[in-house]
Amino acid sequence: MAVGRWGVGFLGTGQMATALASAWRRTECLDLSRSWAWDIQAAAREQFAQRIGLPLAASNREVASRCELLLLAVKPGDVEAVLEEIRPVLRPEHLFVSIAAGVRLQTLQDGLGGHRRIVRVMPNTGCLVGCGASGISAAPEVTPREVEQVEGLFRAVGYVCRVPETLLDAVTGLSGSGPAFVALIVEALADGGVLSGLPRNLALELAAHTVLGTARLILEDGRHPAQIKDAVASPGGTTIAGLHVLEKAGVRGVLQQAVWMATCRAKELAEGGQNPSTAEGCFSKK
Ligand SMILES: NC(=O)C1=CN([C@@H]2O[C@H](COP(=O)(O)OP(=O)(O)OC[C@H]3O[C@@H](n4cnc5c(N)ncnc54)[C@H](O)[C@@H]3O)[C@@H](O)[C@H]2O)C=CC1
Ligand SMILES: O=C(O)[C@@H]1CCC=N1
Repeated sequence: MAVGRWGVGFLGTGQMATALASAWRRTECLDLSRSWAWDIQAAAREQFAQRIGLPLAASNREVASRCELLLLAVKPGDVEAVLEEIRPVLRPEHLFVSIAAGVRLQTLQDGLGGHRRIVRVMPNTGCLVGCGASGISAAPEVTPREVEQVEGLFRAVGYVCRVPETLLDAVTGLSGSGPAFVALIVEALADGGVLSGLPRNLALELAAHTVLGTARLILEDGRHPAQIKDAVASPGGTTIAGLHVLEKAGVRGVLQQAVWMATCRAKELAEGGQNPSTAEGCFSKK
């Protein structure tokens, strides 16, 4: 589907807004002449304006009065203040897109004085290079065509799936937080290469290309991860020796716990908990 060019109002211009705006600019989704931005931090908004090449408003309220599609990209704890600020200038035609982790449609609707044209999206940082993964969930008041348009905007920068809102915390725990988990794994694999005698830069390139190639085998060649594992591990060979160490250390369980813990944290944010509970407390909720 053609995405068209959008005038987007950026409420917050931190890392994620910058990743999305850069990618939309590159894919020509962003109408620079109709897009505006604001961030409470001068350095963040000036850097954004310079990098993306769009004008700065004087407040969130000005962004909202100038743009029809609003992208809320502040941390969950700052959402309430932004909603309060823009509420007086909100018009029925505004389409509000929030990427804030754990902030429910209901909370957004309440904060916007009953405005219901809201879409929640949980993207990830891969959007910056056109290889993001986003989960999307819209309020029933958003028309199917508008949901498709928002979906198109995120599809322009990667993979998109529609999910019921109840699953967005799990999307947050898996693909929203996932780039950090995968980055940690890549870094550790590269360390393993260095431990085994490879120069640092080469080890990092080999590790990153290995993750990329494995992802492409799964996504493009349709292979199940178990097939890839079994095909690589020859009897009595090198791979099974390494796999044995990973299985003994419980790496599968640890990764499952990491996703579960991140999902729990998204649920806590939804309940207004700004301080993380203990890991034990989180697991006992399951
Ligand atoms: N970083 C990531 O990989 C992802 C982040 N998210 C969500 O995106 C949102 C933004 O995250 P990041 O970009 O990482 O955070 P960030 O800290 O880089 O950016 C947030 C920006 O909001 C600004 N801000 C705070 N209060 C404001 C206000 N009242 N008005 C205008 N701007 C204000 C801050 O100055 C900051 O520049 C969060 O809600 C997060 O849950 C979602 C998916 C992935
Ligand atoms: O760590 C966070 O809170 C955000 C949400 C998803 C990725 N980063």
